[in-house]
Amino acid sequence: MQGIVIKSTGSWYSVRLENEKQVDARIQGKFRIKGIKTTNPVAVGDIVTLKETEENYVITDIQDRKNYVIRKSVNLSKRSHIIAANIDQALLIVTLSHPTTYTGFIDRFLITAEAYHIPTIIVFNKIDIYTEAEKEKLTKLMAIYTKIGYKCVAISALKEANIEELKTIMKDKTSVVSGHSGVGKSTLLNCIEPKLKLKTSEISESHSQGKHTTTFAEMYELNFGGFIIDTPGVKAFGLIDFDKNELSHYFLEMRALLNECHFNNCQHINEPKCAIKAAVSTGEIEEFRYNNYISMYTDDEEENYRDKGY
Ligand SMILES: Nc1nc2c(ncn2[C@@H]2O[C@H](COP(=O)(O)OP(=O)(O)OP(=O)(O)O)[C@@H](O)[C@H]2O)c(=O)[nH]1
Ligand SMILES: [Zn+2]
Repeated sequence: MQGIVIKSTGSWYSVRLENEKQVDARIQGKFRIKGIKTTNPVAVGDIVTLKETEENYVITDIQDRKNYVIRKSVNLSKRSHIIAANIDQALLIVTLSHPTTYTGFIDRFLITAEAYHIPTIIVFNKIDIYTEAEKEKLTKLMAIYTKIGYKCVAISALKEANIEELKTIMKDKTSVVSGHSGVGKSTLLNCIEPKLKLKTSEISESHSQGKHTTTFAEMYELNFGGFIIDTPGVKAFGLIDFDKNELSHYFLEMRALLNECHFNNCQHINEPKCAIKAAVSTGEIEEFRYNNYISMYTDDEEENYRDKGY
């Protein structure tokens, strides 16, 4: 029989069977993924084969993953933790106030998701409290990211504004929800699926670093179809085998121009006849996107992408 892993505690897994029944299972044998050392062989979102034994259910096989996101362990073991697998899309929740999400963070997230082949939808939350200036900024940012190719939605989770639009995007898909602490992820998920009753917290409450490190992702079924994966404490994904020279491929508006650079290994920094720099000077590519590119290019410590708190 087959099922989908909706929760893992490390030794036990909750699996939703095809008949929608939920069972606890353990694993038998060893599962390895080529190329990476992981601390967890089975992750939320994995499609698994199970067999029923006298006492319990046992996972005997894992289907090849369509994609997965990892978090690199900070200790010396260099092992990675698979946060979730088989994701259709990421919802990046951002706010232009209380707290401010900077484009440095947004772009790092988008580039990471591109590298994992996960489409991202940018969800601007808390529009109910934006000032006129912030509303202008919202319009500008939405236009820029839409032009690049990202779907953008402006909502208020608290006032339940534009939630239907978001539900349409989420319907029948498996979405992973990410964003800074305090942007309203729990509020949004509760508003979309009230039976979840996730704990929300005042943004003034400080979140000590490492507090969430042992929290595992969890998958919830949506009443209107689809799943969401909540990743408590994970602000962004870690990257594996990230080749700096390929960074500009993940900036979608740069990717389109790469063939026009004079040197085919152009890094778009100080090479002559660079199509990217030319596009920045004409305004075709936004300067802040280019600056974020340079900042990611020069910042080769992967940990910095993740925990700097952009
Ligand atoms: N004004 C306004 N406040 C909101 C909105 N959405 C969430 N909030 C508030 O923002 C604060 C943080 O919300 P949470 O839902 O706990 O944020 P979170 O992203 O889950 O935070 P972590 O659990 O720390 O990752 C709470 O006080 C919410 O009431 C919104 O649309 N408008
Ligand atoms: Zn170039």
